[in-house]
Amino acid sequence: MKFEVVTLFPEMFDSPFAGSIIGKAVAKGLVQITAHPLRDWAEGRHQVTDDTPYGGGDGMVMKPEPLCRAIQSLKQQHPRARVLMMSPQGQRFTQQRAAQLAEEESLIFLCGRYEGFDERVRSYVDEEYSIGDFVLTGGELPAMVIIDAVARLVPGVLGSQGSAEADSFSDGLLEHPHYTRPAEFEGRKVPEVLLSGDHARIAAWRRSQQLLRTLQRRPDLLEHVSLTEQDRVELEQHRQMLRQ
Ligand SMILES: NC(=O)c1ccc(N[C@@H]2CC[C@@H](O)C2)nc1
Repeated sequence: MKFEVVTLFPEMFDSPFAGSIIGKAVAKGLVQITAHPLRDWAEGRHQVTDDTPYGGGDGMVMKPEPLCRAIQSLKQQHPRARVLMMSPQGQRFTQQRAAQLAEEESLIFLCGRYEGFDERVRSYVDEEYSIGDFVLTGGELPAMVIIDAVARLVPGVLGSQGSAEADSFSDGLLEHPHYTRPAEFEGRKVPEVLLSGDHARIAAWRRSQQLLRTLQRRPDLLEHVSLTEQDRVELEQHRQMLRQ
C-alpha cells in the first residue's frame, strides 16, 4: 500500500515510522510512505504556496494552484488513489474508516498549514477527515495518525494478524484488560481464569470484560454493536453490579 503525502514539512515524515512495526513494513515493501514537498508545485522565484485571505482577516490561506498541481501529478502516478484532506471540519476518523482505507491501493494526503486551504481545493478531495475536535498547527500529525492506523491493518504488517482483529473497536467494543508476567505485582494478582488454560472460559471472561469496560467508559458504543444473547445477559449483570 502506498501513502503519498503533500506537505510543507516533508522532513516530518522521516522519523515517526523509522524502527517501528510500520518501519519494518516499509523495509519489507508492504507499505510505502512518500512525503512530497508542496513547494515542488509552486511557481515563481519564491515558490509561493500561500497568500492573504480575500475579505481580510488574520493569517494566510493555502493557494489552490500548487495543491491542485500536486494532486494532478500524483493522480497520474496513482490513478485510483483516494485524495484525503486533513481538517477539523472533516468527518471523524474511526477504526471502521481505517479498515475501509486499508482496502485501497494508494492514498494521497493533503496536509494544510496556516488558516487552511482555499475552498476550491475541496473539489479535488475525495474525503475530509478529522482525528478529533481540536485544532493543530498543521495537517501532518493527523496524516501520520491515519497512516499508522491504516498501515497496521495492511495484511502482513502486524505479523500475528490476530492482534488487529482483537483491537479495541474492531468488534465495536473496547479491549479487555491485558496481563503478562509476573503473576503477582505489588500484591496484585493476575485473574486466575487467565492462568487456567481453559480457552473457552478465558474467551468468555475476555468478552465479559470488554462489555463491562465499554459499559463503564463508552456506553455510546453499545448502540452500534451486534450483541449475542449471552452478551445481553452479561451486560445486565454488569449493569446491576454497577448500580449497587
Ligand atoms: N482535528 C484534526 O484532524 C485537525 C486537522 C488539521 C488541523 N490543522 C490544519 C492546519 C491548517 C488547516 O489545514 C488544518 N488541525 C486539526
